[in-house]
Amino acid sequence: MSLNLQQMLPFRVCSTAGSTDAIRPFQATTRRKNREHPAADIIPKDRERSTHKTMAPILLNTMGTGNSDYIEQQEVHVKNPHLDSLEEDILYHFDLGTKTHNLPEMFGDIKFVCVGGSANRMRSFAQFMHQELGMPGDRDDIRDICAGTDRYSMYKVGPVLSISHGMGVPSISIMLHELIKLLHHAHCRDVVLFRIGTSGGVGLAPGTVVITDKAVDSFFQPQFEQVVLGKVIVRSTELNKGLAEELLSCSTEIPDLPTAIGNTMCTHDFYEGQGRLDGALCSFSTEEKLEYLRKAYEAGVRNIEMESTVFAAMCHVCGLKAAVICVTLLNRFEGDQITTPHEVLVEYQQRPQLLVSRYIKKRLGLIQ
Ligand SMILES: O=P(O)(O)O[C@H]1O[C@H](CO)[C@@H](O)[C@H]1O
Ligand SMILES: O=c1cc[nH]c(=O)[nH]1
Repeated sequence: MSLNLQQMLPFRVCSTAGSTDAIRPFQATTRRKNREHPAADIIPKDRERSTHKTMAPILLNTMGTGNSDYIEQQEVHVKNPHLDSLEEDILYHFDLGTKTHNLPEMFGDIKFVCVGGSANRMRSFAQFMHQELGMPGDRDDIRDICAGTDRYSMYKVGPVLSISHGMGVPSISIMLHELIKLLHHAHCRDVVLFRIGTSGGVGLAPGTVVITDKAVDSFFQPQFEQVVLGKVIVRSTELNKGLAEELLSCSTEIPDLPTAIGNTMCTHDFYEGQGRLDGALCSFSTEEKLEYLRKAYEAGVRNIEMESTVFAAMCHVCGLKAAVICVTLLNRFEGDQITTPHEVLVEYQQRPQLLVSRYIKKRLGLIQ
């Protein structure tokens, strides 16, 4: 018998801003008073490109250095004083706005946001969550909230928002700016974000789910660099360790879900940027590729994808609890081309979804 979430939870599943008590933490957590984040979260870093590897990274933590500095019962912070003076905020790539839409009514009950590259995957995930949460109505009727634009797709299933972000840092970064403003305008509280994606494995069997410990750049540093007004600023890519451990614990309850925690390397390219020998361009040998992957492995890297650092950095600055969960499609020590049959890849892509779904259902008290 399917459960009717509307009857079970102290908030409306479709639109109304929800009670902040709707989410049940796994363990007793210390409730902290809301507090403003320090204003200075970034420090411009002038530097020469050629000195890149030798310069000490400047890491800027708005919320302290430890996992314990993440705050429960927290509103979503934007870090932009100019927003207050806007009469209307148009979320252009979502086709939403503060004057045209009642964002608190539409999104105020959101507690879990899941993002991933492909629009089809994120629709499938929304349909899966519709079934898993026992929502009323037909799962095929879930509509794309961003249908007015073809940049991103967005689906809402009760307290779960599922959004596509395209490929690479610029695409997810634009989406995250608008998503974080959306959550802020909607007065959402206690939101947890997940990136559920695919990746290349480093020394892991294909189909392994990697829960990211640290999101690192191509130099294996846990930082994200952004050029702003001609200067490089560096942000910490710290993720919530407690959340990663909770997810790992959930993974042990799901049969046939090989899972590891490790560092995830985020690159700006799928081919040369990830040391592939099969792009249109390649300037290195097989030995050089393998040497780089070996160094990555020694630095704790277990998978490679293209969005984790900016995702982690933006969530961290804005006080959002976040996790990255990507399945590996191949073992990069064994090759570059993705030769796995389509049906197997589809099943692999569902693995991070299964894990996050289990976490969400536990948090909602739908399962033990
Ligand atoms: O599977 P998703 O989440 O789209 O992400 C991964 O797949 C894309 C490359 O194929 C990159 O965007 C990479 O990060
Ligand atoms: O090798 C891979 C596979 C998926 N996504 C990536 O970014 N790299």
